[in-house]
Amino acid sequence: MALGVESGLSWPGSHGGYRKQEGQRQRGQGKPTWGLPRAKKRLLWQLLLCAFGVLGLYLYGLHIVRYLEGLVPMGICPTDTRPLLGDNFTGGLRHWARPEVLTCTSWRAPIIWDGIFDPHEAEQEARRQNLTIGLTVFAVGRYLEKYLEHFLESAEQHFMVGQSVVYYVFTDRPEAVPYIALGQGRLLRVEPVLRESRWQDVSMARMHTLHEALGGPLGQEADYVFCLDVDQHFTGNFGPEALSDLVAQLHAWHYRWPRWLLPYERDKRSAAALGLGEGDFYYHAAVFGGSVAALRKLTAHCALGQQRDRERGIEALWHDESHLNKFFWLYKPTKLLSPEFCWDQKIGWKPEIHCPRLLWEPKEYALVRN
Ligand SMILES: CC(=O)N[C@H]1[C@@H](OP(=O)(O)OP(=O)(O)OC[C@H]2O[C@@H](n3ccc(=O)[nH]c3=O)[C@H](O)[C@@H]2O)O[C@H](CO)[C@H](O)[C@@H]1O
Ligand SMILES: [Mn+2]
Repeated sequence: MALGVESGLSWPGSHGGYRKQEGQRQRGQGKPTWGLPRAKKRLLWQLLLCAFGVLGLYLYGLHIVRYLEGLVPMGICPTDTRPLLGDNFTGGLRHWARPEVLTCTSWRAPIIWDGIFDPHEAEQEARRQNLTIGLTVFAVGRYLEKYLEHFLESAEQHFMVGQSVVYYVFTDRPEAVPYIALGQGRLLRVEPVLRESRWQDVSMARMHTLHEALGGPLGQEADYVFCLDVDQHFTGNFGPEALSDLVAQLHAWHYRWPRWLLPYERDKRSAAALGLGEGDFYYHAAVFGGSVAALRKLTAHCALGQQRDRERGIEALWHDESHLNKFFWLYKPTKLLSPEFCWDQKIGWKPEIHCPRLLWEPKEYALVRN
């Protein structure tokens, strides 16, 4: 800061700026009868425009801002668009099929949008590899009654249909898990957990619990695992096109925001801290996935970061999500899911959201959180 002030004072151009202002003032003084009304008129116009702006924002609220946000470009793919790390589920991707959005990252990982992949090719490839795909979900406290049944029923309709799937439901009340009729080749396992007293701790404790589980029978049974929030439900096909070594979800509210505005943890004391020039995208902790080995690393990193913060008496802004974002900055995901894979209807209609696969449930924190 001190350097900025100093350099600002000694900046040679600044003197020129002052001289110009003085000159303008002198010109104004020379013609008092013309200058004053013109300045008043300008002020009147500015006030009117401001009033219209405020009225517009008041009447149409965030919609205007969100509409304008759609005009912010997402960036362009590097010239060499061959996806990184030989993505073996989607085969060749048709990056050009969605010219209005970003379909790959600067490190050449694909961003999966509707229309750039062939779902049948991905399904066949997953079946050929005889994969078992895990889906972990936590339903602790009132989240169980409120969300779990709809989440699981919709997963039966849309999540990895035709594949071997194991649901792992982590809960403090195993006896209250609803009965769901499961399709062929699909299993549900209930994993008991202790209930943390603060909802923030329930959310963050997932990292440690998942780390342990991935090192145990779950990690032996599943090849790839998706870790999801329970307060959402499937509405479209969420298939093997989403599989990769390390998968991150673009956050529906932030995918067009400039990097410096993203809600990363900025407190340097936190293990999750990212500086102003750091971070690629803002990822949503409600969906992440990957191979068992990659997820062991991710969960270890986040659990350790959370523990360090706790020891220092601090908590990251968005809890586990802040630590997840730090991890994905340090270790780049090999595949990104577009916001179509986890969409919030509250945002309103967006031309680029063709087929939402998961929808957020309305937030009813007063009902489910302590
Ligand atoms: C977009 C966003 O803001 N995301 C963050 C926000 O999500 P959310 O506001 O979506 O958090 P949330 O209430 O869904 O909690 C995360 C998940 O933890 C589980 N759960 C949580 C509490 C509880 O009492 N019982 C229970 O089962 C459940 O699976 C839930 O879906 O806040 C969370 C907690 O800070 C995480 O930081 C999320 O990343
Ligand atoms: Mn959630």
